Amino acid sequence: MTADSEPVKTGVVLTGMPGSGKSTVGRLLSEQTGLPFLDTDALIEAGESKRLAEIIADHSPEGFRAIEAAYIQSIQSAGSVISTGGSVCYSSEAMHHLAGLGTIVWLDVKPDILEQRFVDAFDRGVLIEPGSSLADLYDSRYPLYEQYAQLKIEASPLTAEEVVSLIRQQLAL
Ligand SMILES: Nc1ncnc2c1ncn2[C@@H]1O[C@H](COP(=O)(O)OP(=O)(O)O)[C@@H](O)[C@H]1O
Ligand SMILES: O=C(O)C1=C[C@@H](OP(=O)(O)O)[C@@H](O)[C@H](O)C1
Ligand SMILES: [Mg+2]
Repeated sequence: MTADSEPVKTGVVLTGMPGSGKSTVGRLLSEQTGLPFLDTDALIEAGESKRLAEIIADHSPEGFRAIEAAYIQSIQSAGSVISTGGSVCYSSEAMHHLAGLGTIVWLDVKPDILEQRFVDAFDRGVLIEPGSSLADLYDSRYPLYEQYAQLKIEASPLTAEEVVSLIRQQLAL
């Protein structure tokens, strides 16, 4: 950093649909770069001493969104790899906070691939309306992920290792 330039942002914030690989890619990226790793789902589960599905059942989807946004806004670790939960895109405050902690990288994975990675989205605690498909959820969230992304990775055909390599190449990490 020089006196007349912005500080270099080394943090990476992974966003995208549930099953897009944020936790897997984040862990690998952290191992390869040495940047600390934080998974916001794990942060919430540890803070609430409950599994995500239980928190959602106890508080309703809207309640979970508010809890998630509050935990995310409490994070102060700039310069880390942060894997977010897929529903963080609903909170503009949380997304703006994350943008201050690192480059927001959107792992875009198409619904047909996501479906192959899920046994049951409801079991995983994904905030999806009963009767809706992952494709519906993808369409409704697409503009939100797009709005906040500073880098979009077309991750559908890629292995987790290939996604990590692309991110490292694009961000010079
Ligand atoms: N690029 C990939 N290709 C194939 N499977 C993947 C890839 N990335 C993640 N997975 C698998 O998909 C599932 C969901 O990955 P996960 O990292 O938990 O996603 P997210 O944190 O975005 O919900 C896991 O079983 C993981 O092993
Ligand atoms: O997209 C969602 O509605 C959710 C995704 C989950 O995280 P992953 O994206 O890591 O699966 C978790 O935050 C919560 O169960 C809600
Ligand atoms: Mg995850």
